[in-house]
Amino acid sequence: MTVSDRTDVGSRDPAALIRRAGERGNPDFDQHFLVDDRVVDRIPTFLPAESDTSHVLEIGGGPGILTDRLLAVADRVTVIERDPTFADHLREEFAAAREADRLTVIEGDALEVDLPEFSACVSNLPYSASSEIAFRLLPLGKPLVLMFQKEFADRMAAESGSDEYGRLSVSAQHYADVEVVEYVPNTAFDPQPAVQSAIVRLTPRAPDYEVDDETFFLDFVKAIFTQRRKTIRNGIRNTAHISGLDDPAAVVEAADEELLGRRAGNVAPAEFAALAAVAAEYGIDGGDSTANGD
Ligand SMILES: C[S@@+](CC[C@H](N)C(=O)[O-])C[C@H]1O[C@@H](n2cnc3c(N)ncnc32)[C@H](O)[C@@H]1O
Repeated sequence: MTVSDRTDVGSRDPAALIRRAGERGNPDFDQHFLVDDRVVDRIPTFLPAESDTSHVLEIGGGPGILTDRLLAVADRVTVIERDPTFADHLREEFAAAREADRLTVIEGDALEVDLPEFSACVSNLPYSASSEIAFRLLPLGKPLVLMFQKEFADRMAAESGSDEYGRLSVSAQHYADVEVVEYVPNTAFDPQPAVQSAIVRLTPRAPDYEVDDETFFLDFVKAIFTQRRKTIRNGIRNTAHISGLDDPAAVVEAADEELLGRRAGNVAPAEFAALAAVAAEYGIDGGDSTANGD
């Protein structure tokens, strides 16, 4: 790919794109379009250094302002867009890129369509589906730059001990290093959302702890955070029906005493992994535990 193949992308005007799309954003369908050029120009630069941009996925293309900037930095872009009017518009607006096999538009729901093999994902997500979309992408282990509601972004990136730290922080940080790289005011969008937004960089990494059963680990964390004001000891006892533990008393017996005395908000992801390993070993009938008579 040479630079000259990309000269028709990278500088489109957001307002002109919205006009050409022929449909205004509908907040009921999560359609808040970026209209601040400076913000749009920065978004692709937040990909981690050395990211592979051979095939960038965008979820929710809308009028295509971010698509335009992504086509300027990526070899190929695939956009998933649920609204047929915007899907048609994207195909027309970027016809040259489609003809050059640099753009694919998939019309459909990002929670349902098969995802292509992609090397990185950059998106201004539809807010009502942003959590589900993020947790569909995170296990795939690719670099992600995603726009979320500010509060959601802060909770994702929160460190143990902070007020925002919770199940969302542990689950996201299990898959990636999570950084809020920029807060975006609602004036950057048309129509303006009621809330502020934030751009989050998620850099995949293998966790520095072992998790044998990821589903159980995530369920265990979810269960314990339903009792975040209780000690871990009481949380394990009170949430066995949620985490699926048959013998919570055996878990409390076997787990680290100091961790049992803490509250969920002060337990780091690696410490949750250690607790979940004990819970799986001692608390589940038919698990690995010799204590349970295996
Ligand atoms: C916040 S707008 C972002 C539009 C554009 N990328 C921008 O930044 O201006 C979200 C877009 O996602 C689309 N969308 C909403 N729910 C979707 C879903 N479940 N799957 C795919 N696209 C969706 C909307 O139609 C809308 O175009």
